[in-house]
Amino acid sequence: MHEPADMTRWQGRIDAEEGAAGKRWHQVVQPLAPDRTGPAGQGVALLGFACDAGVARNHGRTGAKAGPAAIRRVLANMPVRRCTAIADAGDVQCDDDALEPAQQALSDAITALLQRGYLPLVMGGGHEIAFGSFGGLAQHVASVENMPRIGVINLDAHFDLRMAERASSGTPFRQIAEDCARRGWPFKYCCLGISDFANTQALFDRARQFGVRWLLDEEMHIGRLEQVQTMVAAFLEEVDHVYLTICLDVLPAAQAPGVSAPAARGVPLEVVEPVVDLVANSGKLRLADVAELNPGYDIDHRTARVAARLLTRIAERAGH
Ligand SMILES: N=CN[C@@H](CCC(=O)O)C(=O)O
Ligand SMILES: [Mn+2]
Ligand SMILES: [Mn+2]
Repeated sequence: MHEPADMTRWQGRIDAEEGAAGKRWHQVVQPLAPDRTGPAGQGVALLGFACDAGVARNHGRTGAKAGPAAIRRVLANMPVRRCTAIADAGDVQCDDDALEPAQQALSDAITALLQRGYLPLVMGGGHEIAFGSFGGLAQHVASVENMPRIGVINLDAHFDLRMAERASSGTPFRQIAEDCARRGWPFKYCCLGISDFANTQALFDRARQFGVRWLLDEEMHIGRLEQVQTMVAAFLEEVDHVYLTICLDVLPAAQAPGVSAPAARGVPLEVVEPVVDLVANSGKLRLADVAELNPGYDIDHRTARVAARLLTRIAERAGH
């Protein structure tokens, strides 16, 4: 289920004439076995969640299983700057419909990375990744604190609070809410970029019932950036640990065509990036992931490029 890093995938351009200042990620990335007993480390640990089961169960367009490999291909050529400690912890693979054991394996791998001091950057996979990601952070934090204040910040066109009987890419934050209730923890969920036209009334009602803080896509244009930042900063004040999750369908379809459900409007990168920077600079970011990349629908690798750009931004601000 958990496959070690395949370092032969890290191929890219070599600018030997530039010396150390010409280095790219493929020249510095190191393989990492994510077991709890390994030595403490620092920097970012990349981890893939190769999974189609969540999107398939949610009646979407499958193909997200190929997401981690597509993102690594773009990351390989990223210039090395502020973040120099980059590890690849391999991929958790979901076989066919075996979603629940794959999510548990993802949680365990993330917990191990957190225990050893890494900032895990996880690459989906559909948004069912979020239940596994949160579980990994929860397991880690529960071992050191009784009543942690964990904030979940989701950049997404969708609430993903569905009540479906089986877990899917549409249910993770409802599952996280239930997990928090079981643990006696507050559920602090901030959802940024919600489309009024891609969520039913039932989902808005549930969001209200769970005390979710949200902004609509139409409230997140560049002219309102200051108000958006004020809202996110207020949410950050209320929590000690942050899990940031980015559903790539929050972006306009032109910037992120390679997803299951492309956005008719979306939140442009010029707003998404300052929000991500605010979170990454907060000192509270413990874990981040990107979800829903479907390389089969990606034009010119646009969506993979956005995913890699966002992960690199996070690594440069929080991963050292
Ligand atoms: N993770 C995606 N969730 C969306 C998908 C919407 C769609 O496929 O149209 C949801 O369930 O609402
Ligand atoms: Mn979405
Ligand atoms: Mn989502």
